[in-house]
Amino acid sequence: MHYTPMEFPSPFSIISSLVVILVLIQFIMKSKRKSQSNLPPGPPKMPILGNLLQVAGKIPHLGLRELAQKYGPLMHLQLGEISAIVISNPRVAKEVLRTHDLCFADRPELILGTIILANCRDIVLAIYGDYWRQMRKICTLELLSSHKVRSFRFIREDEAWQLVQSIKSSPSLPVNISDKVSKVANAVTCRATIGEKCKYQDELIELVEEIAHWGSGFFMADLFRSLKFLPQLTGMKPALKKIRGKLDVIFDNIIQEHTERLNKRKDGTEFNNEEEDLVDVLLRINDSQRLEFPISSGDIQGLVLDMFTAGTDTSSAVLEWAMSELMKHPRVMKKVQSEIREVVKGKERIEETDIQNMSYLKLVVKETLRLHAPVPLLLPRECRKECEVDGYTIPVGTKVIVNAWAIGRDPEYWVDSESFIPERFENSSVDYIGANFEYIPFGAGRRMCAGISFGVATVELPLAQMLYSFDWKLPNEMKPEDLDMDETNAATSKRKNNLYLLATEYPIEVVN
Ligand code: HEM
Repeated sequence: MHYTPMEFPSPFSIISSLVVILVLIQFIMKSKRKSQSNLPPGPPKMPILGNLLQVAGKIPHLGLRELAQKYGPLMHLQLGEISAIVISNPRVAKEVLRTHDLCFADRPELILGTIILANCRDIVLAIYGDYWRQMRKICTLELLSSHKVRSFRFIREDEAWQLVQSIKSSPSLPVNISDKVSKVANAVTCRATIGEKCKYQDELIELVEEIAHWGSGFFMADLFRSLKFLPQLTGMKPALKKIRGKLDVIFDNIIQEHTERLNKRKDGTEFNNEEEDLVDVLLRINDSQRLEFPISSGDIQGLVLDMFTAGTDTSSAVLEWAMSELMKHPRVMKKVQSEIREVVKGKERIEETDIQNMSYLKLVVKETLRLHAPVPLLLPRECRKECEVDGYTIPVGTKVIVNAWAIGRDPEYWVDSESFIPERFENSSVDYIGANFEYIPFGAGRRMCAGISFGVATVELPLAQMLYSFDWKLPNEMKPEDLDMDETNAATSKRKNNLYLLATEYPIEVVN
């Protein structure tokens, strides 16, 4: 779950807010007359609302693909006061995310960021500049480096094993896979970020869910920023302030506990570096006084929230879709299970190092990410320097939406683009690291995902362990083709209906 996914408002909320907005028609009209001369094409715009009604109530990435089929891969939309461009093919995505990456390296400011993150003092929503650069560097070198991600291996192995135990605990009953995988992703993130004895996990996850709700960027208060009274009037500001108050109390405790640990370590006690969680790392770096901008407790709060919002729903969405696709494709299920069972033969528990020998499993994950990009519209960028894209002039302040979901299914770039075929990645150099613009589930350029290794590791091991330890069937004699693949109209692209499956334990002959 990321802060700034797109979730368009319902027609009801648009109409109720319209009453307030109409009072200020003149004011808004005046504020929206900029250089619109060479903007990309787009659907006709209504006064005040622009294109809001054309996208309202639809699943955003689906609705935007439909519009793009009519208006082109670079399209202009007016969403209330927000002027936005939508990119829907790999060629234009490359122009925006590589050629002009620096022009589009900002994020649009959200009311959520100003209240919850004390003016976007995090990474995900931070404006492009020295502070973001410092925090991103800390992420790359310390928090989410391959070495650090590997050091959390024991957490993933433990949580994957607990998942198996919890599935075994209710034999013959359908297992709510959606729920199970969400718990695994939450627990892995919580333990890696705040530590082993994370007593705040449930409360924190609840608050993060509330934050994700307010972070869509498509509330009236975010769409009509010139109406300064809207955040208060719509209840957004009081709600966010309440969340902030609760977070402050939790984080005061977390930071106090971690500071005590740091002090013990400085006193020369037994503390072991490999057991450092991310808050420990941040305090240690800050303590070393090497930073241009010292990290405040508010900054730690912002970073930890980023890890939760960015790392939990995304990973669990991939797990949920991978299991769904495998249930719909018994041939692929059989092939991937055979590979895993061959590699792990004689052991009960999969170790993370085994995953390196599971090349087909990796293709399954890649294909799932192609068809079900968990953040289908990436995170919005904002133009910080006027520039030309595909012959059109994009003014400063324009919001940029990249439809990574539509790009991953573009029939001009993908053969049989809507089908689940992991083999398409066999002997192919196409990867998700931001170099192939037909495949960008983690984005690309300066603002691309900072947690790819963490995210992929959180998916691969639990998936392999579930496929190894159990054989799976759809409940109620359901046929593979009858399993629905409906999506929620929510932050991350998840299943609308929870995935329920029947598990049969796979007999493992353990070799000592
Ligand atoms: C399968 C899992 C994940 C997916 C699909 C995913 C996807 C994304 C996407 C699409 C973006 C926006 C990229 C852009 O604007 O070009 C992003 C940003 C980000 N992600 Fe992830 N993510 C995942 C897991 C994680 C995890 C586990 C973490 C950390 C623990 C993380 C941390 C971040 C951060 C910090 C950013 C903001 C980067 C910036 O603005 O500089 N992500 N992610």
